[in-house]
Amino acid sequence: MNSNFEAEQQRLTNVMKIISEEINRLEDETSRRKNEVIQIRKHFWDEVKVNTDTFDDYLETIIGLRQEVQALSVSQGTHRHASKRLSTLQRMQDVPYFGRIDFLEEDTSVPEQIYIGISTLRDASGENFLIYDWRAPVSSVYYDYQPGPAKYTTPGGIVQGKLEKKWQYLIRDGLLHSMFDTSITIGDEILQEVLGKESNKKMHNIVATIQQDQNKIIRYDKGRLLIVHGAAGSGKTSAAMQRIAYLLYKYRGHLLADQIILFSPNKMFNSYVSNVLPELGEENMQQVTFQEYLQYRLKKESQLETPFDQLEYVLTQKNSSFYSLRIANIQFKATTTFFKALHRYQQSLAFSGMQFNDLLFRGKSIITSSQIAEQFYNHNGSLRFHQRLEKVKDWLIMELKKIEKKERDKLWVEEEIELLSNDAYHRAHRILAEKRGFTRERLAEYEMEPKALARLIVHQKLKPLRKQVKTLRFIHFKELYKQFFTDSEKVKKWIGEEMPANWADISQLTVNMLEQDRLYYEDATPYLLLKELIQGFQSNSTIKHIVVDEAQDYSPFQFEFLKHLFPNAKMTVLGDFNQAIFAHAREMIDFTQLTNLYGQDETKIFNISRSYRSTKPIIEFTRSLLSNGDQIIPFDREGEIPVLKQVSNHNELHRSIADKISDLRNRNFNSIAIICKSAAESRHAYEGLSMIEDMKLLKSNSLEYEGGIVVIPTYLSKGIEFDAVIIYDASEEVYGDESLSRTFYTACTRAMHKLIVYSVGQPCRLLQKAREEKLIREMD
Ligand SMILES: Nc1ncnc2c1ncn2[C@@H]1O[C@H](COP(=O)(O)OP(=O)(O)OP(=O)(O)O)[C@@H](O)[C@H]1O
Repeated sequence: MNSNFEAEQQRLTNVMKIISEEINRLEDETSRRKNEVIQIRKHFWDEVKVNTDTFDDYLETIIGLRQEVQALSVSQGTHRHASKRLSTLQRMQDVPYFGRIDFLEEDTSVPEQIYIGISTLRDASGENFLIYDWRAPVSSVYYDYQPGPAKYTTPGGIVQGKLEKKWQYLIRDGLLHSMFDTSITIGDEILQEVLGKESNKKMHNIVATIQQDQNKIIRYDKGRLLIVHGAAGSGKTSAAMQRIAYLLYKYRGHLLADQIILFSPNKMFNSYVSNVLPELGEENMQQVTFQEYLQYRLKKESQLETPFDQLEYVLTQKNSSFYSLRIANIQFKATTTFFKALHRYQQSLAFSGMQFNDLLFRGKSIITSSQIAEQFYNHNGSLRFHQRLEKVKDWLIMELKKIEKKERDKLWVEEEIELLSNDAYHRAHRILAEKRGFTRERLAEYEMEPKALARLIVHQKLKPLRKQVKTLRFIHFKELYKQFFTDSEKVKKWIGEEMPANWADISQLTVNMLEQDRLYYEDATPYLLLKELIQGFQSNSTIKHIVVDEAQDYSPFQFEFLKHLFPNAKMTVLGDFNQAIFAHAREMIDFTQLTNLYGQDETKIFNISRSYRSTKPIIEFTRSLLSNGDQIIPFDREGEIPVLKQVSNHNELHRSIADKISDLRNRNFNSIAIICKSAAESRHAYEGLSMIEDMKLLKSNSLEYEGGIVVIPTYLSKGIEFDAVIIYDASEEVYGDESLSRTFYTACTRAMHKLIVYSVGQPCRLLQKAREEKLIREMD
């Protein structure tokens, strides 16, 4: 063992000791603070004397209350802070730091040794840093430079200097296993080790091995929009998660975790990435799928198709008679042309075309839609659109009051009173008594007047109508959306030159769906947009950052919508058009169009091409599936060449897969996915493979991937990874269509260590190049 290593082990031992001492201190402090909080809560009211006899007593009571609340909040805050630091230190007990740089600052003569870990640690004096947080300005030198001239940016300016040495440490359970002087060693041993491991049920942080191009993404902090286009497995999601941790560190006190939203591709992905931030001592951001958001906003509206149902249709109904029309529908409704057209349409409604619902009471129309329209157009001409709506709302409330008065003397009220149940009668009695000022003890003394009861009954009956008016549900949104598609003349003006050739058919398709009270997924965001434009956009200005992962799955329309929805947020967008499996993105190859969202000056695009997830042979195979695959650079990790097995029928397929699975199990592959083109194929595969024990079928509502063997459709496997992947059937019959190449690529790129491709009959043409170039080994 060389002296360097011993000295490092000694330093590590010292640091571990300091961490342990700090942990002990914090354990005491947290338990003390916890007791303090409990005590304050318990004795809260003992300390405050409530007296409101005179103004001075009242004031004293308020001051007393405020002091107690303050004491409670200070103790709670200190407890929270101490517990957070405690859990970070407990994590640091395992790996206190992972790297070191020796940095010689310009105009100094002694290089400073900077050790880098997940969080800062100082010595007992509090003046010397034993460990720097990986997000500190100086730590960027570790990720950005090889020995030689280097610099880093601080809030005070740029610090120039020289990176003299760079070390990587492999520390486990507080013990130094190895250390590498990265200016001498070739390659990246620690990254090799990390990537060579088995997959995890949950994603882990990558701070010890962040690569230079990823570091740029993590720390980039200018403009409104950051776009990252990167190959499958290039670390886009990882970079996004560390970026969130970085922003929370840099803007501590100004940016909170719940002011950040991550839009995820599916629910399972939420749980997959949920560990990264806590591992780094940060709280998780909010997470949602776009579908969940739409569902939440449109829950009371029509039956909403899910993105997975839409995809399932696209993948399995190719022979349906109106397939190409549906694709045209999906593609048009994804465009910013349609987005702008809906804006123009909404503006035109200020002059004509607003649609309202009749207000119905006891089965009869009491205010008709045309009366409402008359109010909207005839009496408020000089007001702006939303002010007019407010006026109409006020007018309707007044009308309802008049109607309420008239209704009180009608026969139905008398009948209603006679038919009141005992319970309802007592409830009414209590409400009226309390209104008249009778205390709870004296309720019985109140003698109910029949007129008051009649008033109460009518008032309550009209409650739903008042609510309908207040929430603007007297506007007929569905009819308004429909009208866009039925006004064949005006629509030419709204859409302009980019009118789709088959507009009449697209319109008919939309109207048919609306008449069945259903909304296609491609209509959901446009419908919501129109609704928002009419009733006033319910934007969320508290959100400061949104991160959109698998961004190729979002339409330009949806991005425009997100921009409006979060007017104060910056956006980080990550995606890969080679994995664009939704029909709206079939012809797209990059995110150039997104630049228009905030303009060139506010937008930065990074491309990353090195891929880390899979072994080199797997990446060499998967990139051969793409026309632009040469741009993808594999990380140099050895492994077995992918295998192609052709079988003649499904019985043979199932037997062969079952044998393969038992072989993989014996070889300790923990996570194995049998990936199918669609949910329909997944169900079929799951039934056919029922002889395999402990195998699960994952569906669009599955919340978590728990490891083990799963059957899964490609679109649900997005963003996640498996030790071994089996492609269920890569035959020409299943993947023959050119448009499925991205689906097939996405499926194959989920494999980390092993990829086996089955084909029932002739393998698809997508495999041709790989077969010719022997990037896949054919099994007999
Ligand atoms: N710098 C790194 N150090 C260690 N592991 C890394 C690094 N970068 C990426 N990885 C690993 O590579 C795998 C793929 O990363 P990630 O899922 O972030 O890629 P992605 O670009 O989002 O992939 P996809 O587009 O296919 O979903 C993960 O296991 C991740 O931990």
